Amino acid sequence: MKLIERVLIKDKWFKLLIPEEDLIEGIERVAKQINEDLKGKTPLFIGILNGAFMFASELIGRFNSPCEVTFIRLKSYEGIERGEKMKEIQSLTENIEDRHIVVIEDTIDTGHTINYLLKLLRKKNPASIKIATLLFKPNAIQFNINPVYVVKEISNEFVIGFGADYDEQGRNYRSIYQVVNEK
Ligand SMILES: O=P(O)(O)OC[C@H]1O[C@H](OP(=O)(O)OP(=O)(O)O)[C@H](O)[C@@H]1O
Ligand code: HPA
Repeated sequence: MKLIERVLIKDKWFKLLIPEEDLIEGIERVAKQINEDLKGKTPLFIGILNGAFMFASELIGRFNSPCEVTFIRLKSYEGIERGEKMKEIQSLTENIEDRHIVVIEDTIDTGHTINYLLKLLRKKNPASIKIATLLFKPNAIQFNINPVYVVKEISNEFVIGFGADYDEQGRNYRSIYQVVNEK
């Protein structure tokens, strides 16, 4: 199938950065690690909506033992800018005490979202928390947080695709596209 090379979302062009094939290869690698690490532990996967919906589906669908799945919905970005306030649009209702948790993110950028969730989860005494992210921007993160399961590290450019959006659009593309900064 021919790859889409460029995408126009509202006022911005985005160019192909990571083709779907490379993402799937990375997801298979991470899924293998998670299968080895969490076999027999009945983990609870917690996807962070909206961005993580596609990665969560691809990753959890490759887990080969019993597990549970839930979602929390957090939002702080408007367009390409992070707002000061974290909005918890949909909260967790599960009791996570003594559970093995895998948090699923589409992108760890400044780390504010994952930091907010980690603080919330730690108060509830889980047995363990591991982080799986499709994309990780190591030069943008502002917290001492190390995701153990990373599909791809990228530079600080704003991206869309595979769940990640610009102003709510672009989540549907199965490859990752980076913004083209045109003067
Ligand atoms: O590391 P950070 O700087 O916090 O950025 C990462 C977060 O930003 C995006 O969510 P957003 O707030 O845009 O909500 P969305 O998932 O609904 O797109 C993305 O899905 C991550 O959850
Ligand atoms: O690069 C990004 N793309 C989409 N959403 C985001 N939220 C933080 N960084 C990003």
